[in-house]
Amino acid sequence: MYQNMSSTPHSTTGGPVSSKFESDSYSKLSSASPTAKKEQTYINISSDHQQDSDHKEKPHGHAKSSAVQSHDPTETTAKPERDELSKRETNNENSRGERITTEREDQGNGARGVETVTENSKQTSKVVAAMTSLSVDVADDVVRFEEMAVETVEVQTSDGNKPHTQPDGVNELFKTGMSQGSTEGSQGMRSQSLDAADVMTTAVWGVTEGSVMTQPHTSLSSPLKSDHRNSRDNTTPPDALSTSSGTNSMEPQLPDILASRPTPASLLNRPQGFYCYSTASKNYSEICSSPDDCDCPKRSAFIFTELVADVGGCLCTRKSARVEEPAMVSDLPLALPDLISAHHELVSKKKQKHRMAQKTVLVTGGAGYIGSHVIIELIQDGFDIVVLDNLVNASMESIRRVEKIAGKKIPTYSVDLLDKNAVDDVFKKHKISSVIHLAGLKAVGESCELPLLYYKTNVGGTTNLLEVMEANGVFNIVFSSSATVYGLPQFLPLTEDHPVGGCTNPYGKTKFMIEQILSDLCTSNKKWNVAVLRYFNPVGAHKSGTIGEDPSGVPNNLMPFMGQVAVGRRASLTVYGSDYDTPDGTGVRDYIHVVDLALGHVAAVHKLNEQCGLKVYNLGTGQGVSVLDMVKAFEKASGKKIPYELAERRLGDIASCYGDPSLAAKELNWTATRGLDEMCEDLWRWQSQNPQGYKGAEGSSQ
Ligand SMILES: O=c1ccn([C@@H]2O[C@H](COP(=O)(O)OP(=O)(O)O[C@H]3O[C@H](CO)[C@@H](O)[C@H](O)[C@H]3O)[C@@H](O)[C@H]2O)c(=O)[nH]1
Repeated sequence: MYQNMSSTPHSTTGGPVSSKFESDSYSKLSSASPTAKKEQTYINISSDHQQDSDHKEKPHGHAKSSAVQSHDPTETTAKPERDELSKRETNNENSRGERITTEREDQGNGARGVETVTENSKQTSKVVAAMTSLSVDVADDVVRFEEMAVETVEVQTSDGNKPHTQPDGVNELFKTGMSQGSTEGSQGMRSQSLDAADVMTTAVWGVTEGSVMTQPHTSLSSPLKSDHRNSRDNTTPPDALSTSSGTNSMEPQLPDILASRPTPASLLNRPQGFYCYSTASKNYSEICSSPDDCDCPKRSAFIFTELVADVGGCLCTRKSARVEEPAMVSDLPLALPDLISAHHELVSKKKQKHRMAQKTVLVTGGAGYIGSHVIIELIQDGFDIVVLDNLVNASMESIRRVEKIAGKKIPTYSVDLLDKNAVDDVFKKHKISSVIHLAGLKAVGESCELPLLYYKTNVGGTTNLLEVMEANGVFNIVFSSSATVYGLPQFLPLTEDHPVGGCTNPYGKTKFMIEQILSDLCTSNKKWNVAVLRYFNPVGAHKSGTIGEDPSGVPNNLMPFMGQVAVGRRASLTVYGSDYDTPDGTGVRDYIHVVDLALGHVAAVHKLNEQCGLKVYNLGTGQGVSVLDMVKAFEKASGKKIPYELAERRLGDIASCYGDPSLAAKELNWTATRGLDEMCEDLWRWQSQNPQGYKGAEGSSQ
């Protein structure tokens, strides 16, 4: 998981959901009588945008129901009355870019009816579903769909432009969903969402025969919301479900809801949980509501649920262009177990395919300091990794240790980016979805002495990589840039829109040039998604103390140098400059824990998958810290005295450099959380356990 993963769910209309259940709505819901004015929400889901023209013809309104929270920024106006129906609609797109039109229908006579929405398209079919009401309560880190009742009622297809009713026996699909309580859980659920309608759904409550149920404006909240997280183990007495005693009288109870539909009474004697009703078996089966990692037998039923959710009601998409495999909709209704087994393999295959397609990240420079930490976090987030590294400034030992931490083998290729064919071979061997490009030379002083080497290696290597990516249809890249592109700060903290390019050394210029190349690439071809990450000063090491920074030769940077002083490899630290315009006269920088930095890469990869185009983010803490502050913090963490001498300023150094990381916080949901003490403690663990870096390790390639 990366930091601060948002648990914000999405509504059926694709917009953000309201975070508080409105008490007004609640009382309206609970007081709804069978003859009260009822409201339904119709959702049309199409698989392409061809229906745009159809939708445009319809008037869009601005009235919003208090009971139905559409969560759509587009409010609605009343549509002209048609009989006693008043219809309103909203337009939106779900996460797949599918057009969703939501229509609400007030039925003054209280009668239920399913209206066939007559709009149609030539190529696609639609699932027309009726939704009674949806409300979401985000409290105590629990996200709940208080009610999401979807009745799938009608299918329209393109063949002959005739609306088709769905197969007999499946006139109703009644779903209710809740997302798991924890942030992590909700993310898990989101990946199993009702993505046709962009809603998290964890349960199918019933697939029943006969007439469409008449239960708008009621909530399933009471029996379900008490503790969804423990639902599988929950042995709440049946009476908690079957009576309203002891619960908020404002809240409609499950029995009230079920009483109005052909629901087996047996459900009322079951523990809290999620159940799916099969018309064939005439029974409810409990289904697993856990996210991906669950292996329980009920899990397969859960997969069935996902499948239903996945296609917005596959049960009614027999003729849909979106259904590729006819097996998905064969001969319904089936007994639930049959349905499960029929779909199980298909779903697994689809998932596997999806994983393969989305989840393999190539990390160039993966054996280096930052790369090794990035790989661990990517693996922990579920990605598969391929490493490409020329091992000039890195060690295979770091990969071996990463494999140990991650508990899996990492395909690693000792390949130079200047060897284009070899790079291409790697792309041919693996189905790469995204690239994190960290490889390059990075010594400022060396770059002044050997500028051509830097331009060839960094710029030439990158253009090779980009060409190979393009040739292999890979258009997602995270690029490791640097705050050095800002040059001399014109203001602090540095924001991403600070002028760039005033670099004083070839190393910095290569970073700037590559940013320009990537920007031009995004302009030339919209398929490219690029996240440029401008690092501030990465320090620290992995908690295990087994991987960390291991510079070759004399360290250029402050913290590895200090680490080597602490273990006795160097006599004392030279502090470059004590007359800067800073609180203590020494240089001020924005030090960021390398694990936080690594997590920023994970967040960036996720961003690419949103088809983000070109994005640029500062990765820092936003805090300026002086050299002497760092000395003190490291002495505290290591318990070692760090002898130092004050010296002249280092050529090319600036007084202060720290960034504003708020854009990454906002758009990536990423924030650095590890403080100075942790940076120093982790660095010390690594340095003290590995005084000679990887070189001291048995079996090291160095
Ligand atoms: O032995 C040393 C090394 C450094 N410093 C001082 O420590 C601070 C940090 O220096 P250093 O760790 O070398 O980092 P930076 O010079 O800030 O450069 C880093 O941060 C830049 C982005 O801001 C990147 O572009 C560079 O690649 C990266 O090395 C500066 O004030 C230095 O003058 C010392 O006093 N003694």
